[in-house]
Amino acid sequence: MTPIVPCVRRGLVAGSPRWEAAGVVHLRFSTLVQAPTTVAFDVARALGRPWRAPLQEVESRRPHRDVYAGGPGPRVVHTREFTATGAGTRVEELVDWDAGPLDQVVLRRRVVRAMRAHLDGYAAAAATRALDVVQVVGAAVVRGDRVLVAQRRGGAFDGRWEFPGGKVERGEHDLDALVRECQEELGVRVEPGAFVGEVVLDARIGGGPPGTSTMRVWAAGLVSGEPAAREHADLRWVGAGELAALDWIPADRPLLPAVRALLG
Ligand SMILES: Nc1nc2c([nH]c(=O)n2[C@H]2C[C@H](O)[C@@H](COP(=O)(O)OP(=O)(O)OP(=O)(O)O)O2)c(=O)[nH]1
Repeated sequence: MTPIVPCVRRGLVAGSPRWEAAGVVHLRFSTLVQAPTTVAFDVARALGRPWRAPLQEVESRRPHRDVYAGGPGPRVVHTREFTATGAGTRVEELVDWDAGPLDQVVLRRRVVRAMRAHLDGYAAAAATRALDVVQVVGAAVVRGDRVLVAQRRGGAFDGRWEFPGGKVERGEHDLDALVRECQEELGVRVEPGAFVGEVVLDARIGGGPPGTSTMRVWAAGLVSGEPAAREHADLRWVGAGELAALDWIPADRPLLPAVRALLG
């Protein structure tokens, strides 16, 4: 589990006529969840609320935005943002309320305590759930202004283009899997570089339901060897302008702008 870093910033709404009288408290919590975005999102959606009475939920658009209120007290707005990173899903949680000085002090202490417990439980639940999800990794192997693409042979995506890669084995690190798959499929040694992105896979991977697994893609450079189609029907080095015209596995298409950016 990764550390949770509460960053407390008290601000006032610029331009508000109540600028002097009332403050807006923003609490920002950032945590890195060791789980694909699908799992981080689902676990957040299913979570209970972080606060006990008297704060009651008055609006729920979980996992993105929930609003709480307690009697005549302030409304507390809790929002979440999910970002895929090479190390997991970064979840930014913001808790805001507009209140007088007493509420700022008393509520802030309560909210920070509740959020810490809530996020500890959240990160642990997501990491545990992630163990049941088969992760796929892909390599955008770049040479000059071209990227290597591979045409699948056999199976549900026969003839479609993809990034070389495959399933991460249990207990294996994503980047080790990436290097192993490139060796097995292409007969080359690659050095992983920048994280390119993560997409939800349409397919049923490793027996799980469709839409649970994700593929994480990294840029990679060739260290040794010349790629050979050991398992694919064909390989091609393509430039930025040729990417969109290929008949891709549909799930891969959202990654194409980021891959194009790698090619300058
Ligand atoms: N390698 C790769 N797989 C992709 C891409 N897009 C996509 O939806 N997939 C799906 C297709 C497969 O259902 C799954 C990857 O499985 P795979 O069969 O390539 O994995 P693997 O090499 O470990 O093969 P195996 O040992 O299970 O036979 O991910 C992609 O760009 N590259």
